[in-house]
Amino acid sequence: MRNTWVIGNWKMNGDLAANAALLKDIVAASFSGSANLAVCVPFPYLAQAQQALAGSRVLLGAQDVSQFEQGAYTGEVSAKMLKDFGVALVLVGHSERRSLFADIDEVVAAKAWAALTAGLTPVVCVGETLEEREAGQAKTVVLNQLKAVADVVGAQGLTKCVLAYEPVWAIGTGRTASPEQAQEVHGWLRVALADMAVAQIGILYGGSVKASNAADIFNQADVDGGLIGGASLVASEFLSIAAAAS
Ligand SMILES: O=C[C@H](O)COP(=O)(O)O
Repeated sequence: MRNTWVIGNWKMNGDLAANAALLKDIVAASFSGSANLAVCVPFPYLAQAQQALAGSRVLLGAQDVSQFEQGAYTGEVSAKMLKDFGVALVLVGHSERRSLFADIDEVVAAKAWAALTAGLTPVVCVGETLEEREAGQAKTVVLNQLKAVADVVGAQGLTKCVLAYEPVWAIGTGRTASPEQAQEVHGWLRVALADMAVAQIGILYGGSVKASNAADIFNQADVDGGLIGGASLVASEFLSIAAAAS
């Protein structure tokens, strides 16, 4: 039986007051569904979120991690530092990191390795651009992105990861992959994982998931929940999506 997850990715949004209200509402709901919940907050708010989530079942996540352990890497945040703030999981290879900050496959793999080494769960994000999809390359792209991480962390490492499929063309655009499109890609990923004898890891879908479309997407055989951007900034939306995954 695979775990299901609903992970909020706040991206570069929020401030102390807004975060306090959002976290309070999420915790106060005492979510009782079966899905595992987490929120990935900006680095400066890790301490705030750690405190607000203490004693709740909502896990704390970060949105990125350095590939390096420590040293002269100005601006970087190590996996060990994240551990110090009670972080349980961290996104690696989000498409915005890949496209805007040059996180190439090798860097994503190194970040996944750094996270695993520190005892964090990497949420490894993969996904194709619209151009790649229209060129019939979606399968090759996502499988290559997965392979780049597998080559570094191995099957053993992958069993400790969560995977997230996020078609770049569906992120923040309001344009969601159809449940069938999501399932098709999740199916490719599931087969590739099975070929590596990695059976039980969750594969989440991300890209314009809302309370109104979550159930249809999560009902697909190989979709194990979602990585939620915009809708995770509204407690009621986030909680409804969590309920749809449970
Ligand atoms: O990490 C989340 C994804 O980028 C999806 O974002 P979105 O739900 O705002 O489209």
